[in-house]
Amino acid sequence: MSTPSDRRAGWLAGTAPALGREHQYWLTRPGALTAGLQRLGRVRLRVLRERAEGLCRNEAWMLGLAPRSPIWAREIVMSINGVDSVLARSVTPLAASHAWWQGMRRLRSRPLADMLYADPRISRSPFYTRRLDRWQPLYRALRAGLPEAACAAPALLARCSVFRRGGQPLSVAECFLPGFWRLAAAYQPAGANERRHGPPFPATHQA
Ligand SMILES: C=C(O[C@@H]1C=C(C(=O)O)C=C[C@H]1O)C(=O)O
Repeated sequence: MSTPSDRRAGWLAGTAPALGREHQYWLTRPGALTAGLQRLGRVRLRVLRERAEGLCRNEAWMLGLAPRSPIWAREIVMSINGVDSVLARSVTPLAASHAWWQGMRRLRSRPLADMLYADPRISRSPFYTRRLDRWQPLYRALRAGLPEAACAAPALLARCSVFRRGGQPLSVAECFLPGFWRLAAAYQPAGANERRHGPPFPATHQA
């Protein structure tokens, strides 16, 4: 009998309990991830690829469509102080990219966050997480778009969630690269008296 995780191609609802506090924080941090990264340094966004594709089997569950359905895919990498830190792959049904989600076609190097968090008509699913394997489209985007050194790690942790507007889904999957975890671990909040107690836990946990 298939389990929920099987039905989500191995993505786990929430996070694995064995993960440390810092990993759990970033994998489930609510609000705009871009804003969280900006607390760690100067963020730059590079578009790796934007195009119409056929939906991959391992991400079909995110959109509730059959594999090979026509989609619009956007793949970007965000660096912090010049260190490649997060690679993101966002996909929506091709028709939706000409409708409710048409704005993602015009973003170029502006973050997708700019169109997601100020609109009360947009909802967001809970987070799903996993260690990436080579069967994931996000992994293929990594290998195609980044130098080996930027993604060499025993395990690459990723999260995804699905935004909805007018019933049309937009799935956003993000992989935290090894360079990100080094930056996050070294993060020291401003202010001489603030001793670092793990990740930057802002009072409201908001962006
Ligand atoms: C959704 C956000 O936008 C970020 C930017 C993205 C883009 O520009 O394609 C995609 C996912 C996120 O890493 C966010 O910051 O929360």
